[in-house]
Amino acid sequence: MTILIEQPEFEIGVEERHRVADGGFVAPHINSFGHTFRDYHVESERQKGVEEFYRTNHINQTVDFVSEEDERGIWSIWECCELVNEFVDESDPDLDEPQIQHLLQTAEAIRKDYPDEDWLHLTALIHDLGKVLLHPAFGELPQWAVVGDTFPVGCAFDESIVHHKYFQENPDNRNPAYNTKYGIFSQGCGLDNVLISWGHDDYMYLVAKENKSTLPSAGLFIIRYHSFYALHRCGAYKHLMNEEDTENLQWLKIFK
Ligand SMILES: O[C@H]1[C@H](O)[C@@H](O)[C@H](O)[C@@H](O)[C@H]1O
Ligand SMILES: [Fe+2]
Ligand SMILES: [Fe+2]
Repeated sequence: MTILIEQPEFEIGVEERHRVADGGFVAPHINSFGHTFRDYHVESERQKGVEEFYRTNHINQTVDFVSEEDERGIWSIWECCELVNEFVDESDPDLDEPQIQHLLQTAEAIRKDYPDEDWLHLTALIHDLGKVLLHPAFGELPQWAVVGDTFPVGCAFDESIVHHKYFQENPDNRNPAYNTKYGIFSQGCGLDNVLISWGHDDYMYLVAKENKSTLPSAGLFIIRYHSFYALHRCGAYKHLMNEEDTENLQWLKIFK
């Protein structure tokens, strides 16, 4: 979810104008670089970096890599907000600002739209905190292993995934056990049983789960799959979902 603060120079509709006057946030139609959101093909210096990001991301996210263990420590939520603030997300074509603004704005925007769903406000605040993996205190993982859109590994890479062509160099793409529609999974097996490319989503989900978070299943689902655009934006991989996934997907669509 990408939400920026009020930007008066943008043209806004009546409803949005009302919300701004009300002291709320408004989501502009163009990003900080003057382009429409999530446009991965516009020519710009920023795009070159984003494309290079996805080249390394798509080559290195393999079943072996995703199955590696990680280490843990104890940090407060706010300390983590401050840690992620040090980084610029190389995969994001829309934002080149530190993360803390993004977290607070996302939480505030969703609070305005869903004032009674307090779990959703918290979910929004922490949804990207897994980006702490970029920090030396959390292993200093490279950007390709932390950010960017996520996708299943262990079955065919769907064409709707951004910069899909770079999967040609991913060794799993040539592995007959991994390159079919179902690969190592089965019809309706549930996303919980699907290996997803490693990154900030799955990490933050694991931290919440292992610490016995009381967030509802939909909150955990949002954290875990918010970067899975092929699913929630393009409808790919639905054949792997079970009933609970279908219910939770409705909340994820609201969030995005
Ligand atoms: O570039 C962005 C960024 O890394 C976000 O945090 C992630 O959730 C999005 O899926 C991705 O497109
Ligand atoms: Fe985000
Ligand atoms: Fe994210």
